[in-house]
Amino acid sequence: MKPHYINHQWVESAASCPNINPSDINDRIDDYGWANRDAVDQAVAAANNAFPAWGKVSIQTRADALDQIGSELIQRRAELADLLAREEGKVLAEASAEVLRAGQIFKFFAGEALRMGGQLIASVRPGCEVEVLREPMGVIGLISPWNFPIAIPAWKIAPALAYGNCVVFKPSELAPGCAWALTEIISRAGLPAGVFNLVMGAGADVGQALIESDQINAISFTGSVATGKRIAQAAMQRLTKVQLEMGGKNPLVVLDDAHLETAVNCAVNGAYFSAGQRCTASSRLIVTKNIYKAFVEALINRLRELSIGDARASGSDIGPVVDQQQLDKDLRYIALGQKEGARLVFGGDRLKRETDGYYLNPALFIDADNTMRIAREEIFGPVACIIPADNYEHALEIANDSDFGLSAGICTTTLKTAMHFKRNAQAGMVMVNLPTAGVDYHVPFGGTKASSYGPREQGAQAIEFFTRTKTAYTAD
Ligand SMILES: NC(=O)C1=CN([C@@H]2O[C@H](COP(=O)(O)OP(=O)(O)OC[C@H]3O[C@@H](n4cnc5c(N)ncnc54)[C@H](OP(=O)(O)O)[C@@H]3O)[C@@H](O)[C@H]2O)C=CC1
Ligand SMILES: O=C(O)CCC(=O)C(=O)O
Repeated sequence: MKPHYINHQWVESAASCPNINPSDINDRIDDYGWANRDAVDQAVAAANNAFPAWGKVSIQTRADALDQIGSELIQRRAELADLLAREEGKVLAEASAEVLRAGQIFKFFAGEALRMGGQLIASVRPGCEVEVLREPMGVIGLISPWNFPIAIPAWKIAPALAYGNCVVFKPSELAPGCAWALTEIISRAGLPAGVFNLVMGAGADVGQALIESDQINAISFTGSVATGKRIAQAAMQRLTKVQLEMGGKNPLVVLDDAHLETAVNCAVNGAYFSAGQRCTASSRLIVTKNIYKAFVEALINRLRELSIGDARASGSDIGPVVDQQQLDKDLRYIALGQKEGARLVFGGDRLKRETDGYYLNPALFIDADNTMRIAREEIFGPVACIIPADNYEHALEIANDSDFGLSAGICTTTLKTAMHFKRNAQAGMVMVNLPTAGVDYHVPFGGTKASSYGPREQGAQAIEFFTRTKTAYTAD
């Protein structure tokens, strides 16, 4: 059994949970510790004890540790990508890109640790000066989902440590393998005992204990809106700082003047790669009249060419969905879309492969309406719908008519329209002639409306969540 990591010790728990390969449910990767609330309390206490010293340690020490972690991730990219593909179902090329991204994130925040600064501001009072200083928050609870099992932990852990915080990390129960491997690397990076702790187990138990702890100063969460709201409520009770990254129902607008091949590439990548299990996935394809027929035909032709299979097999473009629950949810929405009157023109059926896995043929609906539930609710699977639009203005109106606002894309060859879309799309991230999913690691990530809450993640702006300011006044 793979143990928890608390106060620089590997700690076994009485219970454990199997980690199953979604490409082959007879392949049990390993058993991972399944903690109770006591383990969470121990981890939080260890982090609190470690904080006074870690918060004041030399920035060079923090930068060196993060750089070392980043280097090892990159050096072990192939091995870790194989584990990622095996436990989560992402195909090897995507898994490898994700591990690289995790390594690059640690290296980026190694640099940011050295650049941490404040401001010196003239006072309105003569003979007085004002400094705005940055201080770490203290102990941070990090709760991550399964769909980016190494990159999301990386973009929460790296800035937390860079800015002098201690961490208690709870990964998703569906993908503890990458979290454990990352922890093993962190455990050898020279951090003092208690600075970083891993506690695995159920969200309802371990996650709930973290959000109910009075000793946690901030919580960073990525996952569903329902859990995000629950975390926000618990955080408000204790006045704990909170950062939530939640769902999306991201539009890709395809205009009459779009380059057809670019538009089809953006749609296939954005809607179906990673089996659609990305919060940035383009689940709504909003297409104007004159390109509609050609786009539908070209997209169906591309879908026919895709190979759906074992995530670790060479040649697979798309792997399985993550588990039975997600598969059932996808199938329910596919049935619902048909009932609602959208036309299913491709896929949507379970696929049989040599191994017993959660394989689903990518589903494409056409002639959908933005009021349908398949166009409004996050499905989180390889399911997309095409919504017809009269013209650009109509397409923009449909794109913005959503409870979510994470990422929005447009395919057009007109600069003026692209500029207008960038300014008027109600989303935290806007893509022109690019898929809505797949972002850079060194710039802010996050959205508007129900997609995000609190300060942005990633990039230099991550400092806003992981530090607080102190204003110091000094007279001559
Ligand atoms: N926006 C995004 O990036 C993501 C969105 N989702 C959406 O969420 C749906 C379900 O995925 P799922 O992973 O179950 O998402 P959840 O929101 O349930 O889980 C995300 C994380 O929160 C934990 N958690 C669950 N309940 C609690 C709680 N009461 N207190 C504290 N932490 C908790 C989970 O633990 P555990 O895994 O042990 O339950 C996991 O670590 C998907 O179908 C998709 O729609 C999912 C992943 C990412
Ligand atoms: O699209 C990406 O690169 C990131 C997506 C993501 O963070 C998510 O799905 O949780």
